[in-house]
Amino acid sequence: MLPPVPDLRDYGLSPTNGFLPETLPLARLPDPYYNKWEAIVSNLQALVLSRRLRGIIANLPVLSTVGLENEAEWRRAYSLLGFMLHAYVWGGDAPADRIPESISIPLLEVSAHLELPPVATYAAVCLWNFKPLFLDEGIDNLENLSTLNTFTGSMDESWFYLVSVAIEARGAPIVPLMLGAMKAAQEGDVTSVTQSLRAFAERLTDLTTILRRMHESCDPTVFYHRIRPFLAGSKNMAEAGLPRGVLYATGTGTEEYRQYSGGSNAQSSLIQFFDIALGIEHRPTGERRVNALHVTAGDPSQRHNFIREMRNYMPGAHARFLEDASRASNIRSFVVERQNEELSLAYDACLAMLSAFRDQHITIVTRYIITPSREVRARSRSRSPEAVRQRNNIAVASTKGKPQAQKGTGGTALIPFLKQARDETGDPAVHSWTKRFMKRQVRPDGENRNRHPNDLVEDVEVKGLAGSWTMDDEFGGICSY
Ligand code: HEM
Repeated sequence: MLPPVPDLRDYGLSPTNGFLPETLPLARLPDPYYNKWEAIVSNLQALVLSRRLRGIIANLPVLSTVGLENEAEWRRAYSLLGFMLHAYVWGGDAPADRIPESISIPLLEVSAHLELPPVATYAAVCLWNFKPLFLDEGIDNLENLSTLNTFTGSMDESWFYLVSVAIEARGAPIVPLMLGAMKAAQEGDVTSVTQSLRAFAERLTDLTTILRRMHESCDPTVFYHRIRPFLAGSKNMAEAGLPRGVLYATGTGTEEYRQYSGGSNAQSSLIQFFDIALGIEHRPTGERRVNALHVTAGDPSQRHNFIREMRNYMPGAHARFLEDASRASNIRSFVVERQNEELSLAYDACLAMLSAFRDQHITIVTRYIITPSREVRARSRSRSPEAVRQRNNIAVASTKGKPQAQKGTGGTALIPFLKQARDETGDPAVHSWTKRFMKRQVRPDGENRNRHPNDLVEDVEVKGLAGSWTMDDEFGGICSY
């Protein structure tokens, strides 16, 4: 017998807002004791531009977390410290690898409380970093949203976060809906499961529509060169100037360098919940279902499961909810067992809609990361080798023929990784036609024929958001598609 379907309330999750907090994020910490943190973050851009940020943080007293009185305050503190941390590390000519006690000590305490790593995760920059313009209007409406904190003060950065907030808000009702469907499946209620799946599929199309709006106010060049560098973590960042990661000073003298991924939407619990509800499995990067044993044998680097690892970057309660929901997941087996046409159609429609969401996401990643990376590479090639060597900047960090050890995801190419996730979305389809349709390869005959042979072995590293990838999207990487 499957374990019971989890109850949202046991994980502090909201039936209306999903993984967004039930009560709106605090716009500031109420205790004036924390005014210095608030003042720094509300002036982050000016402090970075005037190069005063590092000095100010170095001289900031270590504030105690004792004054944080409730979860909303802990979350606000986490978000503030996350912004300060990343601005401190990346807001200079070269990255800083030693975090002063004024940030380290409270951040380590706050992160431990929230069961999150001490970095600016998706929770810090999206889930807990928004406000509605009007309280009587929905937070699933992009026109009614504004951010609390940004690194750059740009509309582009706000929009980048707010698209995610709107997706989380619009997608939130799917969580109780599908928990209800899991219960209905336990009771053998085909009609109810079918209705829930239909509603799920319809709402997924809304999410793709919101995602598609990214370009309206977030310019790819601004994103690539100005926003993304601040979100970077400390893992696999040797090329960008952090060979050992970062050291969180605590005054004990026993601190060691640590490496963490940066903030990424891959840390969204909502999208992982969709996969769980539909019984979609994401195999380790590069591993295909048909020849899984063959691919993984003898090469542990390929067994790295990036999507799974991102759960370590979700608030503890959210990650636990996903684990428990996985154990209770029963929709796919119910659909297969019942062999009911309407039910199967509704289930396959959900897979198709989620696959379309991932397709749209791939288009965005190509536009916001792959294309600007190529432009940077083309420019670097035309510069003198010395000029290229001296650039120690995450926006341009790329390697050619660097050791594999620098690649956090086992040398996986970014687009094949995302395509694998999309293809896995179609794998559980019940109807063979749906399966075939979602597996279709849009690769015109003869494409790639004119490639220079060197292109096949070129190994350019591109920093995604949380991950470190190779850029060659046609040939590189370990997964074929
Ligand atoms: C400019 C917009 C965006 C860019 C450039 C972008 C980029 C990326 C990159 C590079 C990855 C690979 C992992 C990493 O390195 O972090 C990724 C993964 C992912 N992103 Fe995005 N992303 C964007 C917007 C979004 C939005 C709005 C969502 C939805 C809330 C989203 C959901 C995901 C998910 C779920 C993954 C994991 C792979 C998967 O499950 O298919 N992304 N994204």
